[in-house]
Amino acid sequence: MSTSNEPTNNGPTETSAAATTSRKTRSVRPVAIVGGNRIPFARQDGAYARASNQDMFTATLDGLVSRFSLQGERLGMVAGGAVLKHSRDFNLIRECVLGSALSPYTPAFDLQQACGTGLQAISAVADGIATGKFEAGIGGGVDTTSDAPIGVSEDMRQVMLQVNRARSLADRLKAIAKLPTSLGIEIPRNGEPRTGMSMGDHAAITAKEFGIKREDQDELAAASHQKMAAAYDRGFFDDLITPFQGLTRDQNLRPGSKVEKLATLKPVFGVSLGDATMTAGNSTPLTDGASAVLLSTDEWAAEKKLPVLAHLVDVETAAVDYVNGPDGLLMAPTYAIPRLLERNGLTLQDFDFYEIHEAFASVVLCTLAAFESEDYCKERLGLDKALGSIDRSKLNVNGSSLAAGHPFAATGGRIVAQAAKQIKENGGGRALISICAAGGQGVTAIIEG
Ligand SMILES: CC(=O)CC(=O)SCCNC(=O)CCNC(=O)[C@H](O)C(C)(C)COP(=O)(O)OP(=O)(O)OC[C@H]1O[C@@H](n2cnc3c(N)ncnc32)[C@H](O)[C@@H]1OP(=O)(O)O
Repeated sequence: MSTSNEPTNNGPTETSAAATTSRKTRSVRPVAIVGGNRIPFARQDGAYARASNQDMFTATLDGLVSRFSLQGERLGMVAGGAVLKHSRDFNLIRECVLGSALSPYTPAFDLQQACGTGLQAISAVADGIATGKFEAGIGGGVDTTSDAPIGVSEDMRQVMLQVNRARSLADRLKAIAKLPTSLGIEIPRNGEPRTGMSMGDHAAITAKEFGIKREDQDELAAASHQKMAAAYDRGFFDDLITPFQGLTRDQNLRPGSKVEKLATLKPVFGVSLGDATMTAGNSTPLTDGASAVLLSTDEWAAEKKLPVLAHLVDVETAAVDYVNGPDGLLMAPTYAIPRLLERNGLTLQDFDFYEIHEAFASVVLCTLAAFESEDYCKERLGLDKALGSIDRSKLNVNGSSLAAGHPFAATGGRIVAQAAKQIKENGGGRALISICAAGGQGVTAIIEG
């Protein structure tokens, strides 16, 4: 199908100020957040038990395309990724673009940074826009824990490769004879490759270090469900979500979530440490879902008569030494945020909204405790005093991952879209985004309207 946006050949068709400006004089341009889209998130083996990453991200892209009338549009870039990906998915995001209503001339690439994937992908697209490489693009992510890739033991894999490469029947039979008796099935584990420990067990150690109480975690979890349910009820998600496979709301959401019920759940992480506090209720569930955010220059949005919810101001990624050093696996955002604040001449208190990814309730509380701790800020972060406390009424105001669920790579897009919409609804303001990730990394950002 040919559309007016489609180039007549493979050459460039975009015209912009940047195209006529030399690389030397090109300056950084503001990056507008036009809007976001996601499918409702589903619990593992729930509504999307039979959906693939490709199904979910393609549907998410198409939701964005139809919301902003981008049918046949050639965008500068689509970036995204999945934490759990089949080898057959190859360049998953490009395949999704090809399956979507966007122009097939839209380039795309995959990246992987655990739970930081979505925000890092948005940052990559924003960099391209800011530096004048292109005018508009999409960043996001997708994950399915239901359709997880399954491997086989290394012995089995080697023999299967030999069988596949055999040039004659005799060679093939020789290779088949070496097949191990057991398949040696390897199912992806929710664990850190270097320590063998689950992320929950890592988080439990940090929670103990900071003395985070069970009651506070349960309170944060209940509030997340209640705030998100209220946001759904007042229509906040109407232009952020496209229904998919019969689901119109997040399957994990429990509008009536109560602290009293959460208090009855038994601990599942950090049990060997004693006084364990982390349960299924104050930890994110295994989840399936996808999200995407449309970014552009202000001029591109204006030309297409599209809204601008907010602007992506800056992104900072940090890593910590959780293997041999003193740091908690999920505490890298505490290192990234002071750098982000300093670069932008801001203090921790200069924000109207704080979006701290609720991987576990304890991670949010540890992050806030670290900011309030003079020792932590001086000794770990090299600051001269504590960053201080925040106004908790500005934290995760429309609910976060404990309520929505956490399809790893899709969380960044959900948070950016939610924060941008909050700013728009507020008539302006500034939000700080913090996403912890496996591998001891963290991706943080400032958005402003
Ligand atoms: C990945 C990165 O890079 C960085 C990060 O984000 S790290 C975070 C990644 N996330 C994780 O590691 C968490 C992964 N989660 C899990 O492994 C599992 O969901 C889990 C071990 C936490 C729980 O698994 P589970 O036991 O199967 O949970 P589930 O059966 O749903 O719940 C257990 C009970 O709690 C109850 N429950 C759960 N949430 C509740 C709530 N909000 N209110 C009331 N009850 C609740 C359930 O109803 C269930 O009760 P019953 O046993 O009576 O049915």
